[in-house]
Amino acid sequence: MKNIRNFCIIAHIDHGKSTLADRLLEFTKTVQVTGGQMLDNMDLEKERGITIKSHAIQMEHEYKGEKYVLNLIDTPGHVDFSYEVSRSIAACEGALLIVDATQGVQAQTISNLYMAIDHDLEIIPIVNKCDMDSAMPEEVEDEIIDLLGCERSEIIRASGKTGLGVEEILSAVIERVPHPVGDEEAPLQALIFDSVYNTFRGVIAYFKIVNGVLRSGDEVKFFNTGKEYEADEIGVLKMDLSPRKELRTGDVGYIISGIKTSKEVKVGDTITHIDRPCSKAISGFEEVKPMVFAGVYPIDASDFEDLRSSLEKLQLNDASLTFQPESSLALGFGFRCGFLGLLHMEIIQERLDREFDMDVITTVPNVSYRIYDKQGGMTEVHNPGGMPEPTLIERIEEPFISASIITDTSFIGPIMTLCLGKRGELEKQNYISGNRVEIQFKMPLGEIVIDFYDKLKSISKGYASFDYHQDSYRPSKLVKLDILLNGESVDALSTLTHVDNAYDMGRRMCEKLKELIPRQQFDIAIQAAIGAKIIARETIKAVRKDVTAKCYGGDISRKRKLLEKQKKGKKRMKQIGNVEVPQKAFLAVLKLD
Ligand SMILES: Nc1nc2c(ncn2[C@@H]2O[C@H](COP(=O)(O)OP(=O)(O)OP(=O)(O)O)[C@@H](O)[C@H]2O)c(=O)[nH]1
Repeated sequence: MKNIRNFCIIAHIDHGKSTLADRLLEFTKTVQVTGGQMLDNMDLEKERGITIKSHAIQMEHEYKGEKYVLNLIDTPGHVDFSYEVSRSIAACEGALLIVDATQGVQAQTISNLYMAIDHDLEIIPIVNKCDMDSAMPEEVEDEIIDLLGCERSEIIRASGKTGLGVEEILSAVIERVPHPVGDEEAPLQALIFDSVYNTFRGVIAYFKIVNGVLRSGDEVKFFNTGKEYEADEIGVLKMDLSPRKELRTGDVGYIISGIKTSKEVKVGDTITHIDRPCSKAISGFEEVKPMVFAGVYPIDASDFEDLRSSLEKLQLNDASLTFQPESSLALGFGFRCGFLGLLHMEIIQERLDREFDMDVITTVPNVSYRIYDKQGGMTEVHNPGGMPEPTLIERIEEPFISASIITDTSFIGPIMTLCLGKRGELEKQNYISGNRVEIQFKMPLGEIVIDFYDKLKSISKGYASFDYHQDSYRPSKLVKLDILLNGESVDALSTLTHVDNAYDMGRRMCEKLKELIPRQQFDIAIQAAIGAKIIARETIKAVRKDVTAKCYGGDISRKRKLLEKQKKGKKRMKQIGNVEVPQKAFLAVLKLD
């Protein structure tokens, strides 16, 4: 135990966590240098440059004549995965806090830091990307000193690009991070901080042993799920899985025990022995619940079963995805999927497209609403279309978040306007340094899932970082806004909105849909309604569109090609009554100016 160090890296997105982690792995010869990044292995992760799934890796390092085992536990960098971050942090005794020398402290730097401080982790502050011309290490150090109350000498200047500071970081991990403590004689308690799905081996759960000893072949129980398994294989995580006979208190490792789906393994659960169980689970276990919902519909109705099996496959390795069949008058049969957040939703959409080649239409995302009826009963509704009659509703509650935005003082005005327009309530403002400020708001999550990030980015010219966590459910005056095309209500276009915004939103939805729905051979009336009351209207005038008009005369093959092309273009269209509606119209509400 004395020579083990368990640590993680916390950083705001793009501050260089993966790059610096690679340098550590290279320096300790855990991997051979190849130039690329090693920790992110899904294609998608590489493209996005975001570590989606946390991983762990063991390095060996000799320091002052002694050998040490350094377990680096990688944490996902996005708010959607903050529960996973919290469990990874709980498995560590120390954290490298990386701050980009060109950008300074950002929203996630702070939120992750607070999590690490809550778990009593030793923090090693690092100013990264010091090689860049625009680096301002002094200023960023000042910010870190203000934030942590540390000495300037404790901050390490580094560069994942040139390798500056890498050796110093490894020494600091050994010198400053305490070794794990625990009781080897006590009943086994191992904290599951992550799991991955492997097609051949089933689910591989990653854990840290808090107390006791685990041997290969032991009969084990997962405390919170109550499921029992045999530890078929245990081991440590090098670049590959490296089997061991025994793992002891303080060790970080993996277990393979014939588990077939990710749903069975809950991050935050405790592994213990069946014959000598621990008396209680490691604290902090939570079931992650989806926060954001959207309908996912096959464009071609006959793909419904394929879509189901694709979602089932995705769920094998992503237990946080949920889905339930639903039907829409407009879109036919599909699924209401639940996601941890917006990024998670995008990832699933992309994976459906790339890995399963599914052509789908997704509806506008929404949150889950709690509907209290007049008898005092409560139902959670995940789809505005599924809302009961207004007369049956006593009140509606919606989830609120605590949001933190860090920005340059010059953007405070527009950001305040944006947040207040999204029904935000200002909580407080903290100055981080001379011209940078953290603004905290309470806001309805339902307003964030609709175009908030994009707006924040554009008004701050990219110089605002945003982070949030769930706060509470609160009563809100929400109404269902329906959209009618030629008199037919299109359920997939219904949204829930605050009563004060409903008229404005109805008007803007009609205007936007007028832009997005192509002109057809007859007039199309677009109306917005609350209940039976029409509150806005636009008309798309008829046009007679003849794509072949451009082909003068005889060239038949050219003509055929054009018609083929037009047919393909239609694929992303849905026929609603007699109106053809393109996919982007279903997301119109996200694009309102
Ligand atoms: N010049 C310079 N660029 C760097 C350095 N470290 C990282 N980068 C670049 O910064 C970008 C982000 O680096 P990553 O290592 O992917 O950042 P990350 O923090 O892991 O990103 P997320 O996983 O998205 O949170 C990449 O384009 C890197 O090439 C550095 O020390 N110097």
